[in-house]
Amino acid sequence: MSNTSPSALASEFLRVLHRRIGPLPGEVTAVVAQLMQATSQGHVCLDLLPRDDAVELADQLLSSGICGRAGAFQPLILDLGRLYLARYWHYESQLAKQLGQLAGPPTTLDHAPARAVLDQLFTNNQQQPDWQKAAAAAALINRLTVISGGPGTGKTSTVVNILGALQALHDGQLIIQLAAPTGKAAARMAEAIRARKHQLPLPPAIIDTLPEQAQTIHRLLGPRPESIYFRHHAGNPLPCDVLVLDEASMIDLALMAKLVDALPAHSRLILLGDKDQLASVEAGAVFGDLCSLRALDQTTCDALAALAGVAVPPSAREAGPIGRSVMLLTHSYRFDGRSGIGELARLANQGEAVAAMALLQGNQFADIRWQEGNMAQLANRLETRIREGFGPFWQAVQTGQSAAVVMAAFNRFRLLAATREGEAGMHQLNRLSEQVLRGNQSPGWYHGRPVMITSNDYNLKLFNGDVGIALDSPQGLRVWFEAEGGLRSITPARLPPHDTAYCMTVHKSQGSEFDQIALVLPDAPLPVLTRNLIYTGITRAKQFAELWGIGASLRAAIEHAPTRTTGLADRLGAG
Ligand SMILES: Nc1ncnc2c1ncn2[C@@H]1O[C@H](COP(=O)(O)OP(=O)(O)OP(=O)(O)O)[C@@H](O)[C@H]1O
Repeated sequence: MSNTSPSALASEFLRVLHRRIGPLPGEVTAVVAQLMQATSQGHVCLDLLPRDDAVELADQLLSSGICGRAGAFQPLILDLGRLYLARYWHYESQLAKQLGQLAGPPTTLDHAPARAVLDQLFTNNQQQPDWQKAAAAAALINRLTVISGGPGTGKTSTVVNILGALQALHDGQLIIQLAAPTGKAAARMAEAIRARKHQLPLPPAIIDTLPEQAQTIHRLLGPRPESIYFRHHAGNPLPCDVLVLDEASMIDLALMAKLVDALPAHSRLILLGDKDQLASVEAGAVFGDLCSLRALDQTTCDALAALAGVAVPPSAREAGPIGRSVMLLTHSYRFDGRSGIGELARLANQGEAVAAMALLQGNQFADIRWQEGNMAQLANRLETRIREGFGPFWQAVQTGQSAAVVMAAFNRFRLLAATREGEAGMHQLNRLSEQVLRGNQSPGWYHGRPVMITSNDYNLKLFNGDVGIALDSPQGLRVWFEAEGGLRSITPARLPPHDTAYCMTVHKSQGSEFDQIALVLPDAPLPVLTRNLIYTGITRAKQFAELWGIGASLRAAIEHAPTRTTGLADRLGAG
């Protein structure tokens, strides 16, 4: 979202319209301001249907000279009872059309070898039904596959098997591209695939064709300087037979539309993500919208049974082409029944605020902890926790360990905040961490300073969300970043915009995991405190998750589950 406030954007937009066509009726001006406000909060459009004055308002909009029906060349579009900025209407309708085509008729598949390779790859799943194998079968049958699952449900393992199966069935000839919204998420996916592919029971010649690199979506599409357009689009499609997108819940409408537009007509698309995580920062909720359509019909269940030998039940509701492409993985291999993190995440996700609170206060799990109090009450304890949590990292920094050792130590613990500003915000917690670790030494650059990049720099190949650590060297301070297959360093002066990174917002933590996290909640129940934020924060921890704050804030957050207004599910459901 832009840094300009929604009201400033709305006034600017209205001023331009006013200059173009003269004064607008008061109702139209008011609804445009509401639309601007809504899009700044991540909604794609404004739903007019529930309003009492929906019919009159639609008439006023359509006769105002600034709003047209679907496809009109106007700044605003009224379609399916929703009001859109033309740009978003265009992205949404184009994406719906192209996803509809992707989800169209199944591919031609030679069943016997497909069955054989699936049996070879999925041998040891104890879960019944084996949704991983069913998801893989769906990915062999369809060109669009959407796989959603929480942490440790086997999304990555399943996709490696899928890629192995596809290459085995195509003699290793497929061009596979791997991408993710952030550099960190791309690096994690590539690392997981590198680690797993050699364990596949497939001939080495096939395994060798599985990719070892993943890139950010921006880099895949080929950014053009000073332009919102990319090098790859429908007129210049990506060289790609299979595209796998990880952390797909973070991808906003505009970027997803551009990405799908750049796919060649024959290509497969596999989206991986966790539908319960926070939606994208920019407008849209594409992954969530797709998952909301999930429904398997009898024909699909029969096809999955025939191909994978997996008996999955048909859904009670009617299944459309998209719904048949959505597979949910529900069993976490990381967080089993004995895991407090898994249980807390489940309760938060289901909106069970009271039970989640009781679980945290009950101390029955060693991997979750609740630190109750307002910021003033928590200050001393938080300082102790910071000293302890970053202890191994700071020790590694001060004893002059290598960048790799320091980086690994840093990834063991992270503070998470709901907001950037405020007493429990990211900046304040970073200041506190620096004070705890360094005393009153002057701020700025220093040996051991961790930073997170906040905007993409294509020349330096540094991307929004990349984390680096400054370390002294004979040439002065260098900031070390993880890079494909190793580490690289850059002088601080060359870095694109960045923040100190002892603490990051939950939004920015998506796509990353840490051994331990401490999520600090603000005292006031702000609108950004939502169920998805709590769930996303908790599930960044692999071993230990700790929540700090007042009970009322946590309960309010778990009960607050706002949805985004978009027309995508309706368009796709109707298709
Ligand atoms: N069917 C299975 N049987 C046993 N272990 C499994 C199975 N599937 C996955 N695992 C194990 O569970 C762990 C998590 O799997 P994986 O990394 O594929 O999950 P994920 O959903 O991609 O997780 P995340 O994205 O949160 O890292 C791995 O150690 C993996 O080996």
